[in-house]
Amino acid sequence: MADTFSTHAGQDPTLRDLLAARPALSMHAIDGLVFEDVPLNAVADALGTPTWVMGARTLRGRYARLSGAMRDAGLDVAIHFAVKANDHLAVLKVLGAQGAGADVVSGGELCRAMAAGIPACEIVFSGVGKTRAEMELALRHDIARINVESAEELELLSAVAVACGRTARIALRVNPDVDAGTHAKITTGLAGNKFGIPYDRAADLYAHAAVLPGIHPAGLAVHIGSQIERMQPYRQAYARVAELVRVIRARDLGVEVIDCGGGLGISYRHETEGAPEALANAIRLELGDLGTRLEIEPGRWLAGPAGLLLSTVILRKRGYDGMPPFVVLDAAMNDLARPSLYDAWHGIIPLSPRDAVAPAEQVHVVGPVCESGDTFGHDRTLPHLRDGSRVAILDAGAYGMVMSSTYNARPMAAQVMVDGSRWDVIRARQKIESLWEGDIVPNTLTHPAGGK
Ligand SMILES: Cc1ncc(COP(=O)(O)O)c(C=O)c1O
Ligand SMILES: N[C@@H](CCCC[NH3+])C(=O)O
Repeated sequence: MADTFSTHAGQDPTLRDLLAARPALSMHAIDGLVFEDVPLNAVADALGTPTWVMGARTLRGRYARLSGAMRDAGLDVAIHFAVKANDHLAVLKVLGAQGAGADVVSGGELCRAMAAGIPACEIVFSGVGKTRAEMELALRHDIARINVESAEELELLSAVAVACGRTARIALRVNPDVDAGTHAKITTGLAGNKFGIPYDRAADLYAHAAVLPGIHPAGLAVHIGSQIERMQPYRQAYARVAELVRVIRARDLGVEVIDCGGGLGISYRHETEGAPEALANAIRLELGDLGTRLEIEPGRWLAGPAGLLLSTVILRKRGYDGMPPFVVLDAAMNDLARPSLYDAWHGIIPLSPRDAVAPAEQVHVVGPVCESGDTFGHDRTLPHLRDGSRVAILDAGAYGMVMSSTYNARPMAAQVMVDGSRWDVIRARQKIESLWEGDIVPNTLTHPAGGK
């Protein structure tokens, strides 16, 4: 694993390196940092910070590169965007218009995908713990498929399908026991992980599925983890799936579809971005001659580099003598949780051209939340930032806003979508009063016994 998740190892890429690797971003002498064709200071002037920004043109470009790579490899691969990475309707609309279907992991995501206009026949439902209600929802809407992750879930789904008078098209998600070489918290294909069906039991379970009422076994699915940088784990996992297809077919059972999962990594720091061409090649080599429909479910690769988080320095705080100062931002772990959850490294770039050329210094970049883990970077080498300086925290389009919370009673940040030179607010900043809108104070507390 490279150093995505380490805030300590190696030298930070320079501002110039960060910009060179991100064609959608550029630094202009007057406008400062520009995303697509929108000066980010204009967004921050209008809405304040913290504010999320998604780039529609960038999303389209990434989708086109991914689908082009599959086509160029001679593959007809359906792309189902992993909605968990970014579930905003505008993001789903942009990708849906390019032809993306959806991979969902809850009834909520299923409804979001449909609300964004993604047809049910392009939606696949994955996840280790679907409730009866979620199964019913999926069956009633006749979605493309449910990926089943255990024998227990298969029995439950059969009962629910029979009760609804429907047939569930399913794939069995196998756990191939392959190390994806990623962070322990986001690896999903190892024997000890909760995901998927143990490989050795999958063929028998497939045969069982074929005789269960209300179930049509349509194929197999595999997803070994997220932020995967090397192709070798994919090759290993796909080779195991191909072997399973042969075993199942030898039992005279049909396998119509293989869901190859997501997981392709991006470059946050020094990593080499996962190349769609290499993934296409891995799929072609291992699964290309089985005559099945092929699908992938990327999230991070499509959305990650298409988003960023704008923030302002509240103040600089001097630390102990001889230690770096703290740069306290108005964004925090409740907005972007990845650094505190996984020690993830995100590039930080000043918005102002003047700040961008200030002398470099070592700082700790932190948020105002009451946790020492509320840190965007330890010992970061950044141009000197002043009180009131604005920054963009990069590559935050996947697993960013979707993972935010209102911890410390911090309202959810505003969201904007840029598209070339135009920009629109796609979610207003949450109003403070709405933080307690759902709270119900029992009457007895409002009118204590004996009171009025
Ligand atoms: C079943 C499944 N599919 C797709 C994804 C998307 O992963 P990524 O965003 O790494 O492409 C995930 C998340 O790891 C997942 O659990
Ligand atoms: N939330 C993780 C990715 C989880 C992938 C979902 N299975 C991250 O930010 O890196």
